[in-house]
Amino acid sequence: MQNTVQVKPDIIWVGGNDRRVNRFENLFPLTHGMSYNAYVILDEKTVLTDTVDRSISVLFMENVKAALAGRQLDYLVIHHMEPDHCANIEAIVQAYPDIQLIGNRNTYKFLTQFYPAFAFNHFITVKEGEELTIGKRTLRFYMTPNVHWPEVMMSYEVSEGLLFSADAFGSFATIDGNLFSDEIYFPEGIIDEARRYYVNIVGKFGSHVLKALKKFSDLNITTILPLHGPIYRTPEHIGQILAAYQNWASYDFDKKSALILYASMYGNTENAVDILASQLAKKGVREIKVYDISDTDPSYLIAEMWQYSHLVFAAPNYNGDLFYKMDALIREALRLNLKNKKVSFISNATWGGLALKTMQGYFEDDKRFAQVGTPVEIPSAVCEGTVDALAALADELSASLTAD
Ligand SMILES: Cc1cc2nc3c(=O)[nH]c(=O)nc-3n(C[C@H](O)[C@H](O)[C@H](O)COP(=O)(O)O)c2cc1C
Repeated sequence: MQNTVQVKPDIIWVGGNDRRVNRFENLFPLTHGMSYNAYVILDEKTVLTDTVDRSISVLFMENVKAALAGRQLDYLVIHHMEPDHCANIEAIVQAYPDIQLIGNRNTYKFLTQFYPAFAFNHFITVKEGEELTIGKRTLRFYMTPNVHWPEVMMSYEVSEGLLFSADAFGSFATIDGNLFSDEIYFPEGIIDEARRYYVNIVGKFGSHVLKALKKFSDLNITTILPLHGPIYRTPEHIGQILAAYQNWASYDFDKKSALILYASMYGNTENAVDILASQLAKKGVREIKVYDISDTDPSYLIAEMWQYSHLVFAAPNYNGDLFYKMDALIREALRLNLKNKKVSFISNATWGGLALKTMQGYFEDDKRFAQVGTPVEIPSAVCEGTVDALAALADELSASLTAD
């Protein structure tokens, strides 16, 4: 049975939720499912903006039909060709054969690559700034490549200032009845999942996000309609989510404190980081966070890294080199373009190896990172000398936290 939500008198949410999916992109754990948003606009012409993931195809087709209430569908605007949004394009074209598809050159290329057997006869290619008038409403198209795929574009509805923002401003988690950010606890209720979504999926492309934000700075945006998560329609929440994006895309921190990320097989490295955390707390450092990286999915850890000004990496030697989960975590964070951080290191060696050198190697000769303090090397277990070395590191960290 259909389940639609009125966004405006003439705009209807035709999306849905998947609570059975455990991981988004088969990669990122979902603790509260995922929503897929799509919208029908009823004007002199009718428009569908994007489709949804195949997991909710049946509901989606019912929703579109219900929203149209017997009318035909004139246009499908394809903002993003990722399968979680384009999986039902064929079904839509089959159900509404006179429909015209709207996208850019890359949209068309990807469309024919994903669906090689299907003939898309009515495809309109649009460019930056072109408009489509559908009655009293007009959609203006903005090309926003690499936010986060090359074909991504957004539509700005001119008369009321509605931004159909593709994956930008999206979030993990389902829509539980409340479709609008002002109907949930915002930002507390969603911001952590919005950040984890941004950092892991869009985070690499900060410069492209900043370009898109610059384009929108002159627009009067009254509503943001993303492809996942809540719709933003109050000036306060729009301001907050735009500011959050500006911050995340600029690789700025919002917590001036230490995030301590450790790996430990037998508890000795863990013992050292707990001592360091206590020493830092004694020196007045607040909001310190310590994570066992073997126990927490990297998507959460990398989203945390985005937030903190100072990162401490602590890991043992393992078969002559860095404990591989730490190695993988650092590499993935750097691939996502993590930068502008102060970094410190702790390693653990029983007979020796490259763990410390490898960790440091990822950050040295890179102006986007600065090392704080002398690295601490634990000789298997924490000894008096280690406690002193940790105290010296705590001194340098707290000095750096107060100085910068
Ligand atoms: C499979 C395995 C490989 C290890 N390889 C090294 C190594 O290459 N060099 C070294 O100094 N210690 C090595 N160790 C010993 C660890 O350094 C030591 O067990 C660990 O660092 C103690 O810290 P933890 O209690 O935090 O795990 C290895 C330990 C294991 C279990």
